[in-house]
Amino acid sequence: MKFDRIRLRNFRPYADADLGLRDGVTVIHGLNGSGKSSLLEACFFALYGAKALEGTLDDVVTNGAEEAEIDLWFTHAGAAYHVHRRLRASGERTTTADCVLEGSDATVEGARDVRAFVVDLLRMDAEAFVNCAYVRQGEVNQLINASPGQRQDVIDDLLQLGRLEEYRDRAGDARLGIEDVRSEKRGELRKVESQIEEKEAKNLYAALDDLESTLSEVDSKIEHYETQREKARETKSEAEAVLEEYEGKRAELDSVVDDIDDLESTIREAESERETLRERVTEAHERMGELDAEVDDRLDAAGLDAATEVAVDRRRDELDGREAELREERTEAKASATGLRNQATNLAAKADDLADRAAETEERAAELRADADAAETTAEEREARVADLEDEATALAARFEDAPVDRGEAATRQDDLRERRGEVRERVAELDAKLESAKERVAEAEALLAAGKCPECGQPVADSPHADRIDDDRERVAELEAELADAREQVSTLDDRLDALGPLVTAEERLTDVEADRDRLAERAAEARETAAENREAAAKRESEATELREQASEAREVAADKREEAEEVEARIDELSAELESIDEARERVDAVAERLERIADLEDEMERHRERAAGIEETNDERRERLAEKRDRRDELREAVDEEAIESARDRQANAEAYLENVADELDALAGRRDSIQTRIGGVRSDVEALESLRDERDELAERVAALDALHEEAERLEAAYGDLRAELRQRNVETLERLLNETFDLVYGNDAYAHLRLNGEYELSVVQKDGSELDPTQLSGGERALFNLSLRCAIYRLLAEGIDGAAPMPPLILDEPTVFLDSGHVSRLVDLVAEMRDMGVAQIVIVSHDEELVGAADDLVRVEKDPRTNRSTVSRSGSAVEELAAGVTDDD
Ligand SMILES: Nc1ncnc2c1ncn2[C@@H]1O[C@H](COP(=O)(O)OP(=O)(O)OP(=O)(O)O)[C@@H](O)[C@H]1O
Repeated sequence: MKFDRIRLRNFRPYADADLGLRDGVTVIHGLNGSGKSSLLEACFFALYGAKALEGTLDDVVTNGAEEAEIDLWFTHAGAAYHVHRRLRASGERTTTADCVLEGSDATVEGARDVRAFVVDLLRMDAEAFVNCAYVRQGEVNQLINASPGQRQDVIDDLLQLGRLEEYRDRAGDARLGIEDVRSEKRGELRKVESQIEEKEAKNLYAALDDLESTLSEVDSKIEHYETQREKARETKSEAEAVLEEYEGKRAELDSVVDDIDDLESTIREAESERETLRERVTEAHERMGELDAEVDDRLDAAGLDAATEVAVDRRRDELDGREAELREERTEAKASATGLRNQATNLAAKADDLADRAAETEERAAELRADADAAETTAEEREARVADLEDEATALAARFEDAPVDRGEAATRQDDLRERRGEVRERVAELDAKLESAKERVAEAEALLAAGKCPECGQPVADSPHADRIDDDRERVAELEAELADAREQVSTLDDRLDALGPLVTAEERLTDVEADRDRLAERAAEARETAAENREAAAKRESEATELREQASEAREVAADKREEAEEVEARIDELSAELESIDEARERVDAVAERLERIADLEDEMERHRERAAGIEETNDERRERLAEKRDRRDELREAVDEEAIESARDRQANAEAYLENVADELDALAGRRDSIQTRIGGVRSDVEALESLRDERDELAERVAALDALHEEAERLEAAYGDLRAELRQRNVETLERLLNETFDLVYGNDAYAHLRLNGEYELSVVQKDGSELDPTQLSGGERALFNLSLRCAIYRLLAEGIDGAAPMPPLILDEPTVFLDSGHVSRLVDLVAEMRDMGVAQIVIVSHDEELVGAADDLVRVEKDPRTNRSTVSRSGSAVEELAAGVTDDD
């Protein structure tokens, strides 16, 4: 197996890395912390997943990244494989998001399946891989410090010796299983054997013989009784046949005797019936005679002229005709009576109505006359009032005869005078005012004059041109006073004339009113007179109407009385008709009585005829019966002679004997059958016991065989178990020997010196170093460098043992060494270089070494450089071409 290519994304310090790995020795170098170990870890992780990690999945994803991807291409046994893993750091935990392994003919998915596939393919789990192929940094002491037991486990495991132990365990398990089954079967066998013993002790075959001979005895007895029973049955049936024959004859005889009795009594009964019939005929004849006489007596009363049906029918038709006539007449009369009664009633009602109307009309006439009287009274009153008004008018008119004015002028005159007085009164007032002012002027002038001043302008009088005006004024006052007195005189004259005119105006007005009243009342008096006359005329007219109505009423009453009388006459006729109808009913009854008797006579004749016929029939039948009777009597005599009482008796005896025998033999046979059944049951029981015994014997044989087989199998399992144990011990011994040899060879190669004689690995996997003087050292007592070399030797020895020990498809993984030179001085480093060369010669295809050592770098076929960018803290991987170039560039680490 070898790695072909590793590609990383966000794995530990790597952001992106892709490295092809070649055959031969590859040295990976770089500064501390640049990511060398991480690269190897990646290869390892790609194969085995989380199992291959020291820490957890969280650690491998680059800090801060969400996803990491690892791809590894490798070849094994000539086939190419590619593993792809993708991790996802989401939330708190990192998980495997994808895990796929693709081979040439298989694709495996899922971390668990991929790991299982790889373990199966490489025949190594992660631990074995570590122990064999991957010498991890700082793990150099692991195998040295391990206890011999642990060491043994590791080595056994690598060499697959563990399988043998497993097989031995399985063989042991099988042995234990066999032991369980065997002890169970042994128990069963013992049980079956004791059952067989029990059954054998019962002596089953002898018992069966006894029972079978008893059974055959019982069978022959049964046979004997059955033969006897058959004979008895025959005897019985023969006797029964004889008895049956006699029984038959006797039964016939009995029935013939019965028949004879029956016939005799039937004949007697028939004869007595015939006698009865004859008597009946006689009786009927007598009855007919009586009825004929009765009919003769009734003929005249019923109005019949002959005692025949025809006469009866004719009389009935006659009566029916008469009845119809009477009924028709009576119906008509009833209708007429009803009509008359109705007319009388209607007329009486009409008379009442007329009388009422006459009374009403009279009443109306009286009212009209009273109205006329009242109207006349009113007229008289009004005429009296007219006369009074006439008198007043005459008196008023008389007052104008000596008056200053004529009637009709008084009012006009009064208005003229009032107008004139008004004018004069105004003149008086005017004059009064003028006079007053004239008097004042005079008085002022006189006062001024008295003060020596001009009354006109106030200037001293001496100089006044106006002194003569005062005289004029005094004149004016006198004139005005005269005019005023005159006017006052006129006013008082006018007052007097007006006073005289007043009553005349009043009388004039009153006269006009009175005359109007008088004319109106006179008119209305005339009207009242007219009304009275009209009322009187109307009253007279009503009275004559009333008289007429009364006459009509009394006429109607008379006619009504006539109609009633007529109705009574008709009703009397109806009574007569009803009486006559009743007499027709009676006549009919009489006819019916005759008809009924005639019918009865006819019935009696029929009856007599029937009786006669029946009697004749009976006579004929009886003659036939008598013939049959004679025949039966002959047969009876014959049968009486044929019955033999003695033979019957003997047959009865035989029958009884046979029956008794049959009864007894049935009981005996029942008992025997019971016995046989019980014997057969017992035989069945014994036989099934015998069968059980046989099958137990078979079972015992089988079980014995099975136990023997289990014994053999057990022995084999024990042998196998031991063989596996021996084989392992043997193999281990051989391995230990070989391993010791290989270890010494390798150790000599890397650390040959004079101090140590050789290394020892004993059967218990105890390791020690034998010194030249023969004393032994524990490897832990070696120096650090020695221990590293010892460990390397041991690893390489194991690796070689594996390569030699397993043919063909040996896993031969790449030998991976992480910092193997840590504890070594330069001399030993060159020894290591030799070891590596040796391993390569041995056929290890791929050796990967992480180292800073120049010497190792120089020995490399391929040089890989790992660098970390201090700014980004991201690692990169690069191939440095040949080791020689690398050396030339002088790029080496110095730890
Ligand atoms: N998950 C991670 N994310 C980022 N960087 C990581 C992570 N895990 C480890 N590292 C870094 O990777 C480096 C460890 O790498 P590694 O052990 O492979 O170095 P080395 O080259 O083998 O060192 P030395 O020569 O000392 O053995 C450290 O610098 C560490 O900080």
